Amino acid sequence: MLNIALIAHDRKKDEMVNFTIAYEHVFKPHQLYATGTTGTRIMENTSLNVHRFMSGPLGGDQQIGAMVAQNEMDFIIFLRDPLMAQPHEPDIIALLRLCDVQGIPVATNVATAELLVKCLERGDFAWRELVHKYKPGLEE
Ligand SMILES: O=C(CO)COP(=O)(O)O
Repeated sequence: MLNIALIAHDRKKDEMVNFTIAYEHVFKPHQLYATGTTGTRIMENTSLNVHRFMSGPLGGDQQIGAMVAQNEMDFIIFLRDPLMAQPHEPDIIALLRLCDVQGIPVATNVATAELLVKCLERGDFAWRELVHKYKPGLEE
């Protein structure tokens, strides 16, 4: 079981919902996390159980970032809106930066998301189970 975060900006939420409907069977065995509104939309439209953090503008990206910082998140699908400024842009940048710090795969559009989910389905991320099992010290 992997920890997967699903995040979508408002104009990308329908795309995220359709994506999770299409790949519900792949996501089902995993522990899902989401920012508030994205999580609600997914749960309204699928049978998936999603742990919801705060809404993005209220700190949800940062809460997911905290898990990334501790190497607890295995991958992220973050459907960003490239055509609209977000009030919490610094939080978004911070989350993406932490993914690069830890080397966590993060898909920011649905085409890449699809590739990641195919990898998930194929078991390519199974090694992450070992990261959870033998979590090394987090110091530097
Ligand atoms: O703003 C977001 C991510 O930056 C998403 O937040 P919501 O899922 O609460 O809309």
